[in-house]
Amino acid sequence: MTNPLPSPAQPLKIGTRGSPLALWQAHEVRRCLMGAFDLPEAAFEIVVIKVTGDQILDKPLKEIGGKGLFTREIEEALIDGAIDIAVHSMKDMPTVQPEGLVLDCYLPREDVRDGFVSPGVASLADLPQGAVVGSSSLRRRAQLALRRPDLRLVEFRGNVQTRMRKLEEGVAVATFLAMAGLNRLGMAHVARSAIAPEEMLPAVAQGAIGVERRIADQRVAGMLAAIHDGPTGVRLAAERGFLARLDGSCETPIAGLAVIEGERLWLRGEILRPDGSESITAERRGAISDAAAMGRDLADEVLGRAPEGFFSWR
Ligand SMILES: NCc1[nH]cc(CCC(=O)O)c1CC(=O)O
Repeated sequence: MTNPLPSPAQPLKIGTRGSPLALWQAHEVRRCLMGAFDLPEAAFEIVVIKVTGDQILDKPLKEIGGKGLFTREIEEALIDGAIDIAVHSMKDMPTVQPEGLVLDCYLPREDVRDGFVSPGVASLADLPQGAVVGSSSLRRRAQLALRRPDLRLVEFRGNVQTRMRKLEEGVAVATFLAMAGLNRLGMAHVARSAIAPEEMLPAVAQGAIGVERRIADQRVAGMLAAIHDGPTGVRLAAERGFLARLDGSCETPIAGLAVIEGERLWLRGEILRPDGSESITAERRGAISDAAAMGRDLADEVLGRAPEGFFSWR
């Protein structure tokens, strides 16, 4: 007996965090599945799950600590069967999933760049000497400290509205947000400019939405195969191969970006000391079919070039 498609009587449960961006992403996955299988909206139920990372807003994430701060509760719900799929920002996802789960379905990737957000300053290059900028991202902080040691960095967390309010209050003159999230929420206008990857290499998997499932759930596997974007899969295989070999997560100062050039893949990677005193960059081009190995090889290269003690997090 083949499993039936979901229906209003037996909807497919889509698990997500409750932030505006996470909800948008869950609705986008629903739209894709509705389109692929000609199903009504009621064939899907969006289940909001509270996660630890969203409840502690007053501390930098690296102090709360632990991988999967934004995902643990969602993955537990998936394992327990309380939900059938889980929607994530791939940038926030560890490279290894819990036993029994797999994360191999990606929607077409959005803009990968970081946005420069400031009420008064047009671009990163226009920041005056000694300006105060807000960011809690270890990667962005290290990249900024490396290029602009004159800047003063302050911790900055919260959703777009919270950050905009802090900027208006003068807590900082500028902050940084992924263009992907701003575009999805219809808030691209808050970014004064998008920062070229040459200036600030984005986080691994930035701009990509992933859908996680139970390995054993063949019905869901078939459904997700219909909405998976192959090129995004290739790019993330390279970037996440790089991250995996470095034993990194979204809380380590690591950047990586792969782009497809015809039949070839171009991968760039960067690792930094958290204080921005040093950075190691490397790149390579290779066959699309070698994406994951290319990522691992690039990681081995930067690891080989890193002096003793570079990896404070390892
Ligand atoms: N770590 C938080 C996070 N995870 C994904 C995004 C943005 C959307 C994306 O990159 O897909 C953000 C916020 C940000 O960096 O501005």
